[in-house]
Amino acid sequence: MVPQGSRAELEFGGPLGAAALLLLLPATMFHLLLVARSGPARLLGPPPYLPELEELWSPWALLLCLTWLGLQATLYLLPARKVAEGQELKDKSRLSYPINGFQALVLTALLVGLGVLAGLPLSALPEMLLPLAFAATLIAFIFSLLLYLKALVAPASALAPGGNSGNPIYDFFLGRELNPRICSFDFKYFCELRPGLIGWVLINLALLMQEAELRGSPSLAMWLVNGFQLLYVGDALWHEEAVLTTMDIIHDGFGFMLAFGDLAWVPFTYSLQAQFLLYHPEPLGLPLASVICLINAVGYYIFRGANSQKNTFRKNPSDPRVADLETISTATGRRLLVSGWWGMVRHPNYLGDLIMALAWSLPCGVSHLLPYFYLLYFTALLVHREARDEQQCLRKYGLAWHAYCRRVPYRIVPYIY
Ligand SMILES: NC(=O)C1=CN([C@@H]2O[C@H](COP(=O)(O)OP(=O)(O)OC[C@H]3O[C@@H](n4cnc5c(N)ncnc54)[C@H](OP(=O)(O)O)[C@@H]3O)[C@@H](O)[C@H]2O)C=CC1
Ligand SMILES: CC(C)CCC[C@@H](C)[C@H]1CC=C2C3=C(CC[C@@]21C)[C@@]1(C)CC[C@H](O)C[C@@H]1CC3
Repeated sequence: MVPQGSRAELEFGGPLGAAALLLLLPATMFHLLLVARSGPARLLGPPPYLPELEELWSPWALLLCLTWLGLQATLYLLPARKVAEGQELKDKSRLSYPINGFQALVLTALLVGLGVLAGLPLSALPEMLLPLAFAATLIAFIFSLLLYLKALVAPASALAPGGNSGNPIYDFFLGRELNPRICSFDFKYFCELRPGLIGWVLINLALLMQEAELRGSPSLAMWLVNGFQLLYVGDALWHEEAVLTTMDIIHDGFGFMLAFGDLAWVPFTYSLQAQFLLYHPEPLGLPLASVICLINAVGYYIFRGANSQKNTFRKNPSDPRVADLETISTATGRRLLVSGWWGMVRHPNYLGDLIMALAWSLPCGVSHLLPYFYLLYFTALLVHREARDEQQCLRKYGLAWHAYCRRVPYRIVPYIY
């Protein structure tokens, strides 16, 4: 049980850090959106101009965002090919989750395809990115406030280990309730994978279509960015069940950080490379494009190999694909892999993810730092995430975790970090 106001270790710099991030994250997102469309596209330095409220606020953009959320919520509620059980909760119960994310992606693609055939002006979307991002931020703020209020009446057993410090700003940012739900509709699980991730590839597609209208056809660089990121999103939704074991679902509450991250940050900043390419076309020859494809393929191979190996092992350690791997025992009864991908570094999946992040930026050339923002941000996010996960594993596995760290000394990059 997490008593309200308990002194769990504060993360993200405590209340001051949380307050700063509350302002800094939306400000960074708007900075990126403004800079991407400006001529110099300078990541560092002031934005080209400060937008007036009329440029940010549009009731149509708000309506579009709400319609999008409504559509994704409807697809979430459709019959699923499988219903998975989550990890055991503090009260020993397990929650059920529909596994139909990939189905939602395919149905969305069909609906958008039909819409475009019927004259839906998808290529007008890039012009609306600022008001859409503003509406998504507004929705994230209001939604987080409602989640905070909902947690006030939630039983103590439903609260997350962090996010219940008693400081309202910190708790609003981190999130108080672990799995806020209405009936079987799980808000955190829904937001983590659907509206933001699918919205991200839809924005990419709209940017590709607008480029085709402007220049006659989409550039090779735009095709690569769209293809790589669609593969990433498709993969996440295909392996949707794996998200049930991430720290976001098991450990973190649902507050502003995840609500804003899922609903605004992912679609509007993860599409930065495609935004950049629309306003700053980058010629790309076939030889260089092939090298970039190879880099993405290597990253994906490591990312998928590592994630699948761990997921298979956690589901069934005697599965023939993982039964021969070396492991060490822990006092909890769970074992840790010390050979295969997880014997190379302690987070091989992060390494693969970072290599892919590099491949997503390279099509934009090397004349600007802006398209490399994702790589820089993501490195910081994963280094911080790795440290948080390490703390949790140390708490869970104690001496066995120390033994694993001695056996596999590098965290993410072999011989470097
Ligand atoms: N694009 C993006 O913005 C983001 C992408 N990601 C990606 O999402 C994926 C999931 O990442 P994330 O949730 O951070 O964590 P991981 O998938 O890396 O899971 C960490 C957990 O794995 C288990 N584990 C660690 N070491 C071993 C081992 N040697 N043997 C067996 N189990 C082990 C532990 O849990 P236990 O022992 O309890 O099973 C640990 O807590 C990653 O590929 C990451 O790159 C993540 C964040 C953001
Ligand atoms: C706004 C802040 C800077 C932090 C926001 C963090 C979120 C954007 C990320 C936290 C964990 C995430 C995961 C994914 C997307 C980004 C967020 C939501 C994936 C769904 C991406 C695809 C992978 O295959 C699985 C990831 C799980 C964690």
